[in-house]
Amino acid sequence: MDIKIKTALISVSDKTGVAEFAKELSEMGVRIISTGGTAKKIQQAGVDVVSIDSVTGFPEMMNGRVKTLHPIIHGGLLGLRDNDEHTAAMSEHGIDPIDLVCVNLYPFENTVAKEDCTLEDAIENIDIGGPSMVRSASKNYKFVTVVTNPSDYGEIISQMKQNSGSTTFPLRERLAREAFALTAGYDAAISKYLSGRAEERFPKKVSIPVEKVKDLRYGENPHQQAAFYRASDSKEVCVANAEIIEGGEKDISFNNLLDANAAFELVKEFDVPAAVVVKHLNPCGCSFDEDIKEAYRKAYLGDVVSAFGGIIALNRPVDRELAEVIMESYSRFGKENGASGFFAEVIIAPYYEQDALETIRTLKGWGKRVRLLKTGEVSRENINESEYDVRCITGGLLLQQRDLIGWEPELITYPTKLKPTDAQMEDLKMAWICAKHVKSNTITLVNGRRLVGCGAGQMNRVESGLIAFKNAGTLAQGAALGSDAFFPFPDNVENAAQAGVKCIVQPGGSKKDDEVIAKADELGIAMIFTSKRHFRH
Ligand SMILES: NC(=O)c1ncn([C@@H]2O[C@H](COP(=O)(O)O)[C@@H](O)[C@H]2O)c1NC=O
Repeated sequence: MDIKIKTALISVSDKTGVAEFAKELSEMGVRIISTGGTAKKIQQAGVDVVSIDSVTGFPEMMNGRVKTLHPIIHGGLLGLRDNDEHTAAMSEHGIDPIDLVCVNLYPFENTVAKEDCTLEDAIENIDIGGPSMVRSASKNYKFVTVVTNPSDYGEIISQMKQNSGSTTFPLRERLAREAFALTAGYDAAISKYLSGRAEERFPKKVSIPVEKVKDLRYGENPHQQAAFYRASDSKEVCVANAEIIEGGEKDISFNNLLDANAAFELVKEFDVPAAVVVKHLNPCGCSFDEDIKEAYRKAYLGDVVSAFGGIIALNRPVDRELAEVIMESYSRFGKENGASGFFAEVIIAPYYEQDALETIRTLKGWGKRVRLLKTGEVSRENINESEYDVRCITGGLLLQQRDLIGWEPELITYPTKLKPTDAQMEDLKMAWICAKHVKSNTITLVNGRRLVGCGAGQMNRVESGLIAFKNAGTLAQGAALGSDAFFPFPDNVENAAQAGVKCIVQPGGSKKDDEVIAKADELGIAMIFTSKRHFRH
């Protein structure tokens, strides 16, 4: 059913485009009621406005806490136009129908995101009258149009123009659906803020406010539908907040985003220039160096076979020279090292110089297919420590704190007779950081600031070790080994020594630590304990 808009109530915090919207409505003969600041803005554009207090007969009061909360307003929104009892009540109490409500809410999320936000600021920015009107109008969308987003103004005006000043049922239904999602998200943000203040990490009911970024072509597999959402309050430099500056011929996929996240979270751990190549959530290459091009080259050479179709993450900007090295790795020196050509799914970096973009785009074959994500400068600021790490089980969710612990020198102990050299410590640190980002059971091997072997996701640690040694080949000689959890038996130490490993980092804490340490001493291996483990299930 089409409903002609005769009266509109406009009350917005974000006043973008509101004067123009009101003007268009007014030119179509719509009577406009409005609250303090909004009325002023609309009047300044030369549009006639009826003030809210002249409609309710009450002044706006208590610093705006009470202005639209009145039966004259809510009756006008909620009254069913096709119900005799409702229309009789409306005429008995002098309630005029309100056909359109345009509201956006006090900026609660932006307010609490500010560092100097006090509890008082937060509380004052909890909008009550706005969501009440939005909910009243949305409940009655059979008759009432609710507008909560300035991006909808244009569509509403053009529909009214084409439709003798009326809106259609499907449009009103869509707007009401979005309006209820808005108020639900708004309350979720308030609840999250208050739980955070009370340091109540796991409240009885949890709503996580997220916003849709885009629909995805499909999920993990083509028969699964999927979409990408971002946490509304996240300011972190991360994949979810990255700009997709090049979508590739096929849009970025569900698996691309997962892999890009895995790659970027690892590269973020390094302050020095670093590069990571990820396949199926695990790094197949990782390296750091004073020069980002060298870091990239060594990361790529970590496993040229797996790098095909991989995700490349860099913690420094991509200039033309780096773009050329990336291109070359997958053509010339890739082939020299056994790769069969190149295709990278995604490159993710702080930003790209213009000529780097041209270099990438002009490359025949994959240049057009790669998706480029721009994150902005990598920094540890804005890391959201209270954000949940969410995992799904059928019918439920598991929430935990994020694993934000990295290399903690003050907790490290040195139980073996041999102690690592400074150069070995550098590789041990990298082996440990890489192990944190690999699916358990994990064994990583690092040699000369480069990940040379990685055993991921095996059901026993010995098998992970054997895979890592095989990956590394002769580069296992002199390598540093990282294990995400303790060695239950000395067998991994024996295998490591046989492969030529010279130093090991692991959490320690096994019942058989004594035997493991004795084996390392016997085989001339320097081993350190971190005291923390990094399972990644
Ligand atoms: N208290 C009320 O009755 C009330 N009615 C509308 N508001 C909000 O006041 C804001 C607009 O205020 P103004 O027009 O004065 O700039 C909007 O965000 C709207 O959601 C209210 N404010 C908060 O609850």
